[in-house]
Amino acid sequence: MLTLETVRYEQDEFVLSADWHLAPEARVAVIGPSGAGKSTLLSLIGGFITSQSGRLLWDGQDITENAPSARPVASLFQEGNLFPHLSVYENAALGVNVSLRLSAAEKARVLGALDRVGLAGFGARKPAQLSGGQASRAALARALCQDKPLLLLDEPFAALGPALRHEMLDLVGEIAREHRRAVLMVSHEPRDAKHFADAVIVVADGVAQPPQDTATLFAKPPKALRDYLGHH
Ligand SMILES: Nc1ncnc2c1ncn2[C@@H]1O[C@H](COP(=O)(O)OP(=O)(O)OP(=O)(O)O)[C@@H](O)[C@H]1O
Repeated sequence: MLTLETVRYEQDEFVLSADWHLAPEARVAVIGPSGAGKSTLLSLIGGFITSQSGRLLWDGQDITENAPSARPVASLFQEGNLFPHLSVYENAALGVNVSLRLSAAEKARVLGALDRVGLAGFGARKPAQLSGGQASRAALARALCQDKPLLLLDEPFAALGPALRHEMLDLVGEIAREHRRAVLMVSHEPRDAKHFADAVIVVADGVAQPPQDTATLFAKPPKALRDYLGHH
């Protein structure tokens, strides 16, 4: 379980604070106005930036100073970050071992992940030979190969149309359930948040609020959320 304990991050005028924990295996959407700090929150958890004060804990263990690779976290960004010169198989295999020297069991894990995301038989292709949806699936396969209990998604499917995006969110949800992983997903689409998440973190006015039950929150939105929804 992830805990953010009186975390406060500042850069120039920008402030973001957070003080809450995620339930195990939670599926949480992160929503809020542009520039409010949604990506910053994920970067803090992923270890790409460090807060000035507070602590991050995983199952009670302090991970505040851990490098990204030493955190229980796999990240998936909008661009998917596929390497164009590597095959789909190699891109996914990077999630297991960046040296790409894999044991037989690890190779089987990569093929299993490609199969699970619907890319069996696509391993030899280069990213340029994939559709947008297939590229998203390849990036998801890599995140799956990382075998970490918390998956951070920063609008990974924003470039896809609504139908494909829903399909990918459903796939992420199914995979998260099968592998008992928690998911934290930044979304600009309140509909996606409702579709996907059992809890929502509203980021606004310098605060990442504690996760709140999705249905309850949308039934009676607080002001920060009403303001945000007013623009959608
Ligand atoms: N690399 C950076 N260097 C300096 N400031 C940054 C950088 N990235 C973001 N910021 C600033 O940090 C603040 C939070 O940005 P962040 O990207 O976390 O917001 P966001 O809620 O994810 O926004 P959006 O919905 O537009 O993606 C903003 O004021 C932004 O201008």
